[in-house]
Amino acid sequence: MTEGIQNVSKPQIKVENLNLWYGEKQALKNVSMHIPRNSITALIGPSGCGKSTFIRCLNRMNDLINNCRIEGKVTIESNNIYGPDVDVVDLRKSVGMVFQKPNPFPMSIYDNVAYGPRIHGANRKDLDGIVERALRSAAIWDEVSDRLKSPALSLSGGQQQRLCIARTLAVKPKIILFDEPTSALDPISTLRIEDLTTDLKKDYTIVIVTHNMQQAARISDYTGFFLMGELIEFGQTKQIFQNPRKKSTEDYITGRFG
Ligand SMILES: Nc1ncnc2c1ncn2[C@@H]1O[C@H](COP(=O)(O)OP(=O)(O)OP(=O)(O)O)[C@@H](O)[C@H]1O
Repeated sequence: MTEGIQNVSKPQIKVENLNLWYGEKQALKNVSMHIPRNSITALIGPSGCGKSTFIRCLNRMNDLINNCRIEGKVTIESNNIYGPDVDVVDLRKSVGMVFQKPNPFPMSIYDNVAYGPRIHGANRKDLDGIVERALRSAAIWDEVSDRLKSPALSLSGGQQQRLCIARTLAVKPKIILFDEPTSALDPISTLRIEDLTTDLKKDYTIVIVTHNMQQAARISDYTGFFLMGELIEFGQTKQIFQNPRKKSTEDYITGRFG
C-alpha cells in the first residue's frame, strides 16, 4: 500500500501523488497522505527534506512562489483545493497557518485579532466577542484582557505566538498548519503552545512541522517522516517512535543522522 494512506479512516485531508518543483529542482516526490479530522499530525525529517514545502501545499501558500509547479491532488472535505473554481482567500481562511517566527502586525493586540474578521465582513458589534473568544481559546486572554489597546509588539515572544494563534482562530478555520511554531521560543513558552495545540484538536485538525522529536512524540497522533522530498514512513506516532518499519526512520529518530 502507498505510504501515508494506511491507518487513517475518514480523512479530512487527502493528498494524492503530490509532486512539486522549484524550477528544475524537485522538492516533493509522489507524496500521498490521509489526515483525519481532530487529530495532530507531526511532520519530521532533516533540514531541506520538504516538510515546509508540503505543509504550504495544504493552503496553497506555494502559489506565491515564482517558478513553483505542482502536480497531484489535494482534497479537503471532498473539495479539490487546486481546482479552477477555488477562492484562495477562502481556502486560507479555512486552512490557517502559524509560522516559525511570531509575526504580529504592528498594531494593537485587539486589532491583530479583529483584522481577519473585519476583512471577512464581521459586524462591528460582534467584534469584541470574537476577539475575546479567540484570545481565550489561544490561552492568552488572562494576560492581555486589561491592555487590548497596547501594541502587539510589546508582548513577549511566547505571548506574540499565542496572539498569532488567536489571530488565526478568529476567522474560524477548520484546519491549522503550524510551521515550527516553537523553534524561536523558550522551553516554558514551548510547553504552553504544546498544551494549547492539544486543547485545540478538540475543535480543529492540526498539522505541525517540527524539528523537535520529543515534541512530535508528546503531542501528535500521527507522524510522517520525510527524506529528500519523499514521505518515507507515515503512521501512528507511537508506532513510528517505538517500532519504525523503515531503517531510515529509525536512524533519524534515534539521532543517527539529521
Ligand atoms: N522558494 C524556494 N525556491 C527554491 N527552492 C526552495 C524554495 N523553498 C524551499 N526550497 C528547496 O526545497 C527543498 C525543501 O525545502 P523545505 O523548506 O520544504 O524543507 P524543510 O524540510 O522544511 O527544511 P527546514 O527543516 O530546514 O525548514 C530544499 O532543498 C530547499 O532548498
